Amino acid sequence: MTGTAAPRALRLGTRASALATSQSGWVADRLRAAGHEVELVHVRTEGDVSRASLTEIGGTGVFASALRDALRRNEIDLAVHSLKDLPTAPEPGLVVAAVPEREDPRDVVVARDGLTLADLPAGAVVGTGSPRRAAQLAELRPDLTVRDIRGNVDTRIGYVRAGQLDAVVLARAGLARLARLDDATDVLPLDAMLPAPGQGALAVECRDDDPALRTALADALEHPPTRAAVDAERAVLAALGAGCTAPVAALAEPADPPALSLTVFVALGPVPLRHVTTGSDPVGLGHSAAEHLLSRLDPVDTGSHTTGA
Ligand SMILES: NCc1[nH]cc(CCC(=O)O)c1CC(=O)O
Repeated sequence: MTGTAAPRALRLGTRASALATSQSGWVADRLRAAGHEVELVHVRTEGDVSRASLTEIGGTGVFASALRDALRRNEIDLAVHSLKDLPTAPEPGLVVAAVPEREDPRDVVVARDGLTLADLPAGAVVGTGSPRRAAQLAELRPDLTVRDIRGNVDTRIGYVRAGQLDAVVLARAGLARLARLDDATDVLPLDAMLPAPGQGALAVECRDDDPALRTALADALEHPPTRAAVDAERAVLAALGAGCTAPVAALAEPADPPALSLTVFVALGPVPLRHVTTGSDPVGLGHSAAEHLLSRLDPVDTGSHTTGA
């Protein structure tokens, strides 16, 4: 048993939803291709069990917490999260060992009769549980009615198929992972519908006291440009003190290397705000964008932001 490590199957904890299974299966395949043995372990989370609205359950972390508990209890070795559902606060004892290459981060519309967003008639009812999507829809099409909905991708598309809603807005990445891109009737451009911080990206988490596994996961899965982008986007959320259910959108894209261009949308005050900045330190970029927006949001609290333009 000395020299080469005995083959040990990595226990990959996953929620049972179709999206989670697909994401976990993709990561498992990548790890197997890199020579690892992987076993999928199903874990139930409150986010899957409850039908209450995300805002009611408390939002942040409902999908992640059961997987994190299983990691800490050493029932699993790694977990795959949708990065946009992962709270920004560091989790003691755990580490995001790898951020794989992100999918197309845009949102799509799934509408009846193949309609685009622009083609929906005035008064059409569009379902989304996301305050971020609702705020941007209100800007794009103030004549539409937005209805708060919950449920997995299948459930939400089902409301359209059943005629209960005219359309729903979903992440393109989710449809791609479910091989259901054909259901999208419109892909929303980034300047119309900015995605959630981390949208389209995954986080592969493990215990921080397992250096061999951390290295193995990074070697097989890490995509540094995606890590830099999501670090910047999540730094915005963290600095705003906001979570995954906040009306905050952020997307970092490559600019002149090694710089990133960070676009942020916030609907936290009476008027939605947008801000674009460029820089090469991802976290610093996110923090400065958040500071700038906070100074515009709360002109009374001028403490350290008196020069905001
Ligand atoms: N909030 C639910 C959620 N979390 C992750 C995805 C899939 C897309 C992604 O990973 O960003 C979705 C579905 C959606 O927003 O349509």
